[in-house]
Amino acid sequence: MASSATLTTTHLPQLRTLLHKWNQSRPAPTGFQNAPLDKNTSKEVIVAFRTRPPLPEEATDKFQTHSDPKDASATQSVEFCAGITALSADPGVFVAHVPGMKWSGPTLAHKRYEADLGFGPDVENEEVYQRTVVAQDILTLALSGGVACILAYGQTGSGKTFTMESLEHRIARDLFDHARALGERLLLAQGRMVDASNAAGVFEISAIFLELMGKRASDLLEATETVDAQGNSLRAEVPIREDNAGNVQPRLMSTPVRSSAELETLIRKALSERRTAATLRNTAGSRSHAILTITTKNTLFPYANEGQLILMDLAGSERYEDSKDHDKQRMDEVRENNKGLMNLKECVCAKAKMASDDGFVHIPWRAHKLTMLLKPSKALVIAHVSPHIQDSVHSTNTLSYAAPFMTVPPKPRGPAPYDTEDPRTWTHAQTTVWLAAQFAAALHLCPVGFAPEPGIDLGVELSAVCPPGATAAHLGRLYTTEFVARCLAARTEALSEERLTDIALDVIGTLFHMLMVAKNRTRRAIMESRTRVTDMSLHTPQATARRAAQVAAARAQSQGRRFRLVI
Ligand SMILES: Nc1ncnc2c1ncn2[C@@H]1O[C@H](COP(=O)(O)OP(=O)(O)OP(=O)(O)O)[C@@H](O)[C@H]1O
Repeated sequence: MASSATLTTTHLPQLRTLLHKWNQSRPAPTGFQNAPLDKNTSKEVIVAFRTRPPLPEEATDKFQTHSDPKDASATQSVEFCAGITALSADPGVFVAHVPGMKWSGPTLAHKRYEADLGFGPDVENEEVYQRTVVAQDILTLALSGGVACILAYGQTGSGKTFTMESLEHRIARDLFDHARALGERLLLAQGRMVDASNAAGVFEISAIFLELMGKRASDLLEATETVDAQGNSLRAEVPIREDNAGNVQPRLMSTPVRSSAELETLIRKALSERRTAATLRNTAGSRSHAILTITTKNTLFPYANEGQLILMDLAGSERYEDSKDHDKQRMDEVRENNKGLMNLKECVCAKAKMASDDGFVHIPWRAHKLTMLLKPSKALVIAHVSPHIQDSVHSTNTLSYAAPFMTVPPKPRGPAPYDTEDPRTWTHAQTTVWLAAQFAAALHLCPVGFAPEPGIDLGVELSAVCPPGATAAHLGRLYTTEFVARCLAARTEALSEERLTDIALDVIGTLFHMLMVAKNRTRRAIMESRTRVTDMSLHTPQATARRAAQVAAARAQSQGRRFRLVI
């Protein structure tokens, strides 16, 4: 039976006419070239669409038709026909042109999808890097103890590796400059001498590069020449487990990298290993997920969390139906990959829902090894689609997979009533009073919980630590290092840097603890109210009738009579 791609190819002239009509009737594309760089760093999940230009001879090579069905060598070349129109860059709007068939002939539906960003076929890799990694300040986030993840998703051959490799090289180019600049600022804030060598040494950076094939992870930095009967490389399997503290780490030593050149060498080595492995498996495309994890540790604040930047080039998404011609092993792989991708979708959607609802939503990170590897604080999903009309059905799958990740802005709510135990309810003034009491108590200027005399020197300018408009909720979103650096920059003569660092650590630690307790309290209240609703629904007349019917059915069955249970 002819595939939908072949059917599309045979109706190209009619489809081209329908596409031409749509192109003439639609409004001109807006904002594609010069949309401003928006530093909207507050969103937790950013979604981008990208399509690539058609490659020379690609349409013929991929969708070749036979002019004479009996003669396989009698082929006809196929000219490119667009299946995707990139309408706008920011927000990203893509339209997929999906062919169909009616009794009257071929039809063309135009399905519109929206994301935060859109990258059309003419957009260069540098622009993708600037609008994603730079605009979202992802390097600073990873150097400040945060976790950021960039994921490339899409059909085989749609350009995922092209995008991810370019981002990896650019991150290798810029990460150490960023680390040096941030190191300098932190050293200055601590009143230390700054020179090129000590600023560069503030951050310890290391990397691992894993390949996840089905359920099996291996280290891409370990060279291999052979594969086993299943097509897996003969590298040692890297176990991925969760420790008692709930941290998921692959059991693998990270390779320390001290410069851009070293990180670049590591990336090139891993990428060439991945290509070799793909060739050994007899595939040009990637059937595995490639995961680069860069870890940063701040040596000035050894107690602070390590930062992570995770770059995932996901295996080509293949529809299970399209894999029916493959052998069993390949079909198992497709099934396993799809399971991982579905779980990833559930996790990212749950995360997006939690960010917009500010409520508690269970995120099923543990359900698959792919998702165990990332519990990011910020995720950037780049969905890739093929430019060809023959791939439109697949493109709509990709775009509709990624579009629900978009977070909606949090629902506007009235201010929550003031609660001394819940810092999320504090105004700017209440936060400042609490901060003053904390610093005063640490300096033994007044008993714990009491406000100090106005105008007293607390060793720090509180108006700079908590500027007008800022609240405890804002401070709670800072990383420990950021809060300490902010206090050090606002230091007065009354305190030394060391003493202020210790006090600042105590203060932010207390605030984090109070926030965590308050959130847990809310979460428990939500769970209890859900249980109450379920309990109450068990006692409705309908529920009682349903249970009576179930009992009657069970009795009837045990008496050997047939009985239909209507629920
Ligand atoms: N934006 C682009 N501009 C020019 N060429 C591109 C672009 N994106 C991808 N390509 C080219 O398209 C081809 C397929 O791209 P790539 O290998 O990145 O796809 P992929 O989605 O990673 O495929 P697979 O899942 O099979 O690995 C490559 O030859 C690549 O150089």
